[in-house]
Amino acid sequence: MLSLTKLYSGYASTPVLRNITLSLAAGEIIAIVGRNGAGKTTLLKTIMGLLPVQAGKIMLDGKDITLLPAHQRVNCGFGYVPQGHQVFPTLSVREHLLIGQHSKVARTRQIEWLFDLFPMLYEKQNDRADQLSGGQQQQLAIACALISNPRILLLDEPLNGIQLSLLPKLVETLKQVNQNFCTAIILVEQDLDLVLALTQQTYILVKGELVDRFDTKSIQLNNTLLHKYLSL
Ligand SMILES: Nc1ncnc2c1ncn2[C@@H]1O[C@H](COP(=O)(O)OP(=O)(O)OP(=O)(O)O)[C@@H](O)[C@H]1O
Repeated sequence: MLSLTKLYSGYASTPVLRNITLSLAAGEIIAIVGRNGAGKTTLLKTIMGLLPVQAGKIMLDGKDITLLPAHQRVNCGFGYVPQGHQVFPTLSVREHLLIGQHSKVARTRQIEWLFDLFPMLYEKQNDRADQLSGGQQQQLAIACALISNPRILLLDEPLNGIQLSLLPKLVETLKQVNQNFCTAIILVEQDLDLVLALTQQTYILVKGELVDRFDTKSIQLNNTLLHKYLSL
């Protein structure tokens, strides 16, 4: 479904990603792991069209989308949850979801569907986002990405700054979305518990290059690997 071929990307003065080749099938869930500064966020931003590709290709369903701007990628089925549970502080929960629902994206979901998936958002639908806890804001950010009914969900460290007790709920919700709608997920995460609970394949990013790929189940027992690439 999605393939990156020999991709180079980065910032004006800082090349970051080098020679990235990766493919993702419909409904597949993969993790990208690596130390701080390895380029994980840069990779998600490049896939989302928020950073220009310097060389290489991004294909979706056989169509070249390398130059497609970010807002059109949403229409193609990408949903993006950036790092740091980014929400609009003064808007209510319901207003967040209404903005997504009234966007020009063709495949928007009903807000009630999201309330079923995240009952907390139903209870707090009239609260302002800045009245929510970090974990609740993160659930709102994920719900906002899901409202466009994405085929590929890009998640940047969703556990960062939230209580670990939320992990089982987050895993259950994401698995439900994956199984019911065949939504593929690319997860960038430093927390190995989430990687192990959710993903099938794990790619290792080192200094902007993908150096290896493993069945996620196999990495738990591989102390050498964890120590070498993840400082664990
Ligand atoms: N806006 C920017 N301008 C220039 N360089 C940047 C910018 N943002 C990030 N970088 C650099 O790009 C490199 C990769 O950063 P990136 O945020 O993609 O890494 P990461 O693996 O996501 O790290 P972390 O786990 O800390 O979030 C780093 O060297 C970083 O300093």
